[in-house]
Order: sequence, then C-alpha cells, then structure tokens
Amino acid sequence: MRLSPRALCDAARAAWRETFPLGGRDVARWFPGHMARGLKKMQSSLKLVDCIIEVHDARIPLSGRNPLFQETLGLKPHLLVLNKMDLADLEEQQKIIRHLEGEGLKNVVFTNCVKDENVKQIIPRVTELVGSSYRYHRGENLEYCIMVIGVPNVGKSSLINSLRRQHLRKGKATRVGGEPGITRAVMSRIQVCERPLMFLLDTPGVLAPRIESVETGLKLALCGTVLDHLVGEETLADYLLYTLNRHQLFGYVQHYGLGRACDDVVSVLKHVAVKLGKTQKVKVLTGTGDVNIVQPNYAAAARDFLHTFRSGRLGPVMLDRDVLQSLPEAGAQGHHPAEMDP
Ligand SMILES: Nc1nc2c(ncn2[C@@H]2O[C@H](COP(=O)(O)OP(=O)(O)OP(=O)(O)O)[C@@H](O)[C@H]2O)c(=O)[nH]1
Repeated sequence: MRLSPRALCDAARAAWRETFPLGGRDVARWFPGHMARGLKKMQSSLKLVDCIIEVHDARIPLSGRNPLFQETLGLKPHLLVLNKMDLADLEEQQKIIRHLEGEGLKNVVFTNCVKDENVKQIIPRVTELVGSSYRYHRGENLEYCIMVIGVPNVGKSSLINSLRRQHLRKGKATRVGGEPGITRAVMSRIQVCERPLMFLLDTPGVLAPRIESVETGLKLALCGTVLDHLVGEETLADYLLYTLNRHQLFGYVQHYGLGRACDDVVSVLKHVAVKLGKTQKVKVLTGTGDVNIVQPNYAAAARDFLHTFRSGRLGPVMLDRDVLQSLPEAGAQGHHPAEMDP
C-alpha cells in the first residue's frame, strides 16, 4: 500500500522530534587541523589570481562556508557557485539569492556539474568580473587565472572537469571522488577555456577551523564534507532521519519498505539492516556457555541510509530551511556592505 506523505505525517506527527540533541559533541574533532596549511598556500598564490570561484553545496547555501576565505581571499572578484543543485530543494531560490546579495555576494550561480547544468554561465560571468576589476600588475596579461576554493567534497574538481567539457571538449583533468579530501596537491593549474585563455587553480577543500555550531557541523557532515566515521555514522543517520521527518520528506519509507514513517533511528536502522541482509553473528556469554546470535549491523545500515540520501534517491532537500525560515521576508531585510565585491 502506498501512503501519501500527509497520511504518513499525520500518523506519526505526535512522535516527531522538535529538536536534535546537540550537546556533548566535540565538533572541533571532526575537522582536521592540516587545512590551515592549504589556506596558507592559497594565500601565497593570490597575486597570480584574477578572480576566485568559491564552490559550495546548494543544500546548505547559507551555512558552512569557510569565513576565512572571505577574510583572507576577499579582495579579489568573487563568484559563488552553489553546486549539486540537483540534490537541493530550491523552492526558495529567490530568497536565498536575496539574502546572499544582502551579505555582499552579488554573483551567484547554481550548477549541477555532473550534468553540466548552468556551467556555461560561469566563464562569461568571470570574464565580466575580471574585465571590470583592476588587475594590478597583471593588467597587460591576456591570460586569466582563476582560483577555485571551497570546503571539501562540494564539487570543485567536478566543476573544472565540467568547464573543460563545455569549453575545450576535453575530458577529466582533475580527480573527482565521493569522499572529502580527494584533491591533495595544492594548486594544479588547468586550462579550461581558449578564448579568453583561462586557467583554473584547483585547491584542496578547506574547512573553517571553528565551525559556527554543532548543527552546522552536522549539515556539513551530511553533505559529505567530513569523513563520516569522525562524526559517527549512526549519529549522522539519526540527524538525517530527524531532518527528513521534520521536512516531511518520506521517500525513505517507500525506499526501504518501512510501511510508515518513524522517528526512532534504532528501529529504522534495524529494518534497513534486515531488509538489506546486513546482519552479523555476535557471540554472547551466558551462564550456560557461549551463544551465537544474529544482530542487525547498524553501522552498515547507517552507511546505506547516508549513501542513498547523498545519491538523491530520497529526494531533494534544503538543509538550511531553518535558517531560511528565520530570515525576514523580502523588503524587511537590512542591507550590509558588499564585503566580497572587488
Ligand atoms: N549529484 C551531484 N554530485 C556532484 C555534483 N558535482 C560533484 N558531485 C559529486 O560530488 C563528489 C565530490 O566531487 P569533487 O569534484 O571530487 O569535489 P571536490 O570539492 O573537488 O572535493 P575535495 O577534493 O575533497 O575538496 C563526487 O562524487 C562528484 O561526482 C553535482 O552537481 N551533483
């Protein structure tokens, strides 16, 4: 039987959690310190750079960006690419754009670098930005050099490969991976366009040394910017379940044949593990000797749940919905100075 989302929601509304327990988690441990070195190297190459393309995940357009980018690289023309738009619920796209504009981010493009969606807009936007900026000692140089930055796993390398497909009809120049930390070598210089002659510098993902809140940390982790085991796969699966239920995204019920929505992660993971045959034999010591019992493999079930979500099979999501809801409506929003503009 196929239940409508509303029926599922009504059935379980009483049990929905209103908040996620955030206390006692050491977010600092999730984000390794070696990232500061990457940022330092980027800064030292800045004089060669005409424009910065910052790639971020479209599912968290208003949180999780590294504030150090703004502080240390903010003098250059800047384009924000919100990638993985295919995985994001962009119903409130205009509100997102307005809010970012209010923060001084006037150049924003939403992309899907796997399917090359909107990627064609990027080079004309960059050319325009560089054309209207003062290039210091690089004024005579006809080559454009663009640095691509962002937190890990948001699709920086995928963007470069997509630009090459679009403008040079060439394939992969830089390695893409499903796990954070694929781009290790700082600054590979890759041509992406002939006219204008444009090179991009791919950089390793750099997270902020201090994440603004545990919840932001969890959102970043759901987007795959940190290795899951650092947060704990089951914790992350629980945060995912909490988010899906609050957003009334009940694709998981159908996907795993659960019958009804549920807010208890242990029950959900147990069901997933049994359905997928992910069980394990565990030896239990009893008063009369050892007994082998079969237990659900919760960690494997959590991994499957996270993987299914990240592949988009549970539907598009807006993880910053809480932030969006807390913003004033159009017209009521205050104006801030254009910090990232040249
Ligand atoms: N669905 C979807 N997946 C994407 C998109 N762009 C990239 N990916 C996937 O996201 C993962 C990370 O992509 P990368 O290009 O390696 O990301 P990165 O930012 O260079 O990663 P680091 O090197 O870790 O900093 C890969 O599995 C890509 O296939 C997109 O627009 N949509």
